[in-house]
Order: sequence, then C-alpha cells, then structure tokens
Amino acid sequence: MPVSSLPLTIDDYEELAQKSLNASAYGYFRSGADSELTLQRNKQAYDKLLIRPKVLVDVAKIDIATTILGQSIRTPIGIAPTAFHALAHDDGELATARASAALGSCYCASTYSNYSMTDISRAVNTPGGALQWFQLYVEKDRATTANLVRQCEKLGYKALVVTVDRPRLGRRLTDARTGFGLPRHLRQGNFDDDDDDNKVGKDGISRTGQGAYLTGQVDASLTWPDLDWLRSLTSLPIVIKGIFRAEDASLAVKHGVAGILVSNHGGRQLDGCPSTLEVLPEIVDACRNTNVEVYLDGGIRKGTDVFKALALGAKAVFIGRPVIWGLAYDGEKGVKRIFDSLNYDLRLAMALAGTTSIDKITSDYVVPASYYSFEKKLASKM
Ligand SMILES: Cc1cc2nc3c(=O)[nH]c(=O)nc-3n(C[C@H](O)[C@H](O)[C@H](O)COP(=O)(O)O)c2cc1C
Ligand SMILES: CC(C)CC(=O)C(=O)O
Repeated sequence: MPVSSLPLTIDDYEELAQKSLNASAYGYFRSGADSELTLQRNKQAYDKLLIRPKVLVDVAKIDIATTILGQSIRTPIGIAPTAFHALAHDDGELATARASAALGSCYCASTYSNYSMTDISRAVNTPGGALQWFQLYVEKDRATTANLVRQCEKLGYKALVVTVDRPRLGRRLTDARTGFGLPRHLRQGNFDDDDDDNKVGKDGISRTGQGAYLTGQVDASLTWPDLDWLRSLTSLPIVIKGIFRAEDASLAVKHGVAGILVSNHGGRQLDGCPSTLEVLPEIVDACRNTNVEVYLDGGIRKGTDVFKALALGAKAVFIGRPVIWGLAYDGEKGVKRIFDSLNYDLRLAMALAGTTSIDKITSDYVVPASYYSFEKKLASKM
C-alpha cells in the first residue's frame, strides 16, 4: 500500500472494513434503525459545538489518564459493548480484550459476545486485573440473568452495565434486506453448549441465525424495581445504559446506580431521538451533587469529539463501531491502531485548545456554533 493511502481516520478504517467484510456483516455493524436519522445526528451534533482555544498556555506535557468508578484508565475512551466481534475477526472479543488491557482502557463486553465472559476475562495476562465491565441484557428467564451476574462478579468484572433502551429490537432495514443472521459456525459464548449442534439455549430458544438476533429473550416488562432486584444479586457497581432524559436520570440515581451511560444504542433503537451529545447536559445537571458518574457513547470519531463530550460533563466516552473497524482491519493490532489514532487526536486537540489534563476540559472551552451566527450579529447593528 503506498504510504499516502494508509488509513488515518476512523472513516478510512471503516472504508477498509467495508471491503473486507461480507455485505451482511458490514451492514449489521454499520446500520441504524429506520431512516437512520439518529445515527447521523449522533455524528453531526459534534459540528454544532465549537471549541474556543486558549493560547500561551504551557502544553508541553499532556496527560489523558483519568479514573472511572475509582479505577485508573490511561485514556478517557472506553469500548462500548457491541455484539458478535467474531464476525469482524476470528479472535473476536479476545482480541478486543487484549487490546483494551494493553491500552489501559475499559472494555465493556456484550452479553451477546461470541466468546464467553470466562474466555474474555482469561484472554488478558492479568485476569481480574484489566478493567473489564460486563453489559447485561435482562432476559425473561431471570435465572439465566442471575447466573450471568454471579459469574461476572466471580471473574473479576468491575461493573455491570445494564442496557435499558432495548425492550424490543429497533427496526434495522439493512439487516432485513440482507437477511442478517449469525453464521452457524459462530457461538453465542455466554449461552451455547459447544457440542450442541443446534445451539439452542437452556431456555429452548435458538441463538444462531435469525434466532440469535430477532427472538425476544430480552425482558420487555423490565421496570425500575428490577434494578433493585439486580442490586440485591451483586455488590458490583451498576451503570445504566440508555438513559435519555433528566427525570430518568434522577430515578436512576434514586435506585442506587453508580454511573449513567448516555446512549441511544448508536442510533439502532428509536430513530428520531436526539443525539447523545445534545442530551448529555441535562443528564449531567440531573446528576450534579451526587456521586453518580455520567458517560456518553455515540458518534465519536475524532479527538475533538471526545474533547467536546468531556467539556459538556462526560467523565469518559465509549466507542462502538470504530472498534469493529479496527478489528476487521487487523484484530488486536487494529483495535490498538484505532486507539492510538484517537488518543493522538485527543492530545493534539487538548494542546491546541490550551489545556493539559482531562479534569481541566470544562464547558468554558465550548460554545454552540450559533453563538457566532453572522445573521444575529449583523442584524443587531441594523
Ligand atoms: C454492531 C453493534 C452491536 C451492538 N451491540 C450492543 C450490545 O450487545 N449491547 C449494548 O448494550 N449495546 C450494543 N450496541 C450499542 C453500543 O454499545 C453503543 O451504544 C454504540 O455503538 C455507540 O455508538 P457508535 O457505534 O457510534 O460509537 C451495539 C452497537 C453496534 C454498532
Ligand atoms: C444481538 C444484538 C441484538 C445486539 C445489539 O444490541 C445490537 O445489535 O444493537
């Protein structure tokens, strides 16, 4: 490959992933729900916020290390839970886990990983030492869910991330068109029996092919008291993923969560809801004067995106699709490259904006793009 065509941006990696993956896998990873308005909005929102740089600040040393839930991380960028990494690379979630541990990031593994939570935790040199969280879908069969929670605690996962924006699956038109399903050779690591050819879970529901994706194991009747039930099962901190309005954030605080991940599932669930960046300030406000940390995912593709989300009050951000593009590019090494690129970009944004550490990135650095509207300024002179 000529030097000039080496991938530099997340979009470059996506373009390469599109070439290497089959249409159905690429479509599954890329797409959003319905008209994909929210998918696009997640990315576009970052353009509606501008960074006001300070100059003549000593930026010779930039530190992007921070903490989440009291644990140190070497980057404020974590890995959001995404299903089926083995569709992108044979090593699947094992590669993701190894890259994350090497990078000092936080990896939140999906309930619907191809490798089991045991394999994922053992993939790193220091099982229980790397910062791994586990994302939980509460299933109708509560015994299955309780079992996952107990295993998760035993294996040294540091938090349980409960996804609440998926009572039913959003309408993914691309997947309907390609007939997306999990190929028969791939497992759902947290559910399958290796030697069960039909890969039917204990609950009798097929978890491969269309079944893996479209059947309704997730409990659509989940309500707030169920969070208390979950808390009674574990002493792990609970992060709630998919909160989208201040009243729900306040309820989450009341129900004892340790963190809120502001997410619209990467635009894959309710199409037509705002971007996560737009919603972030009201959730941060609702959590002010509490110990609850607020994180964001959705649409992060550049260091300046990370900067803007942190400026609006996110303690850390998580990325979903970029990790998949890295995996498809070169497994563990590819994920590291994605992070090297975003971390480099973030450090650069901080230096150019005139700030040197994560806690110093405050709302003072950003303004809505409309603040600089020529129309408003000129009209006021007339
Ligand atoms: C292919 C794919 C699979 C996903 N699987 C899950 C999942 O299993 N559990 C979950 O809570 N969220 C899942 N999500 C949502 C992500 O956790 C995250 O909210 C989203 O990807 C963030 O947006 P981004 O991809 O623009 O970074 C998935 C997203 C994608 C793209
Ligand atoms: C297995 C899938 C339903 C996982 C998911 O949450 C997604 O694809 O968005």
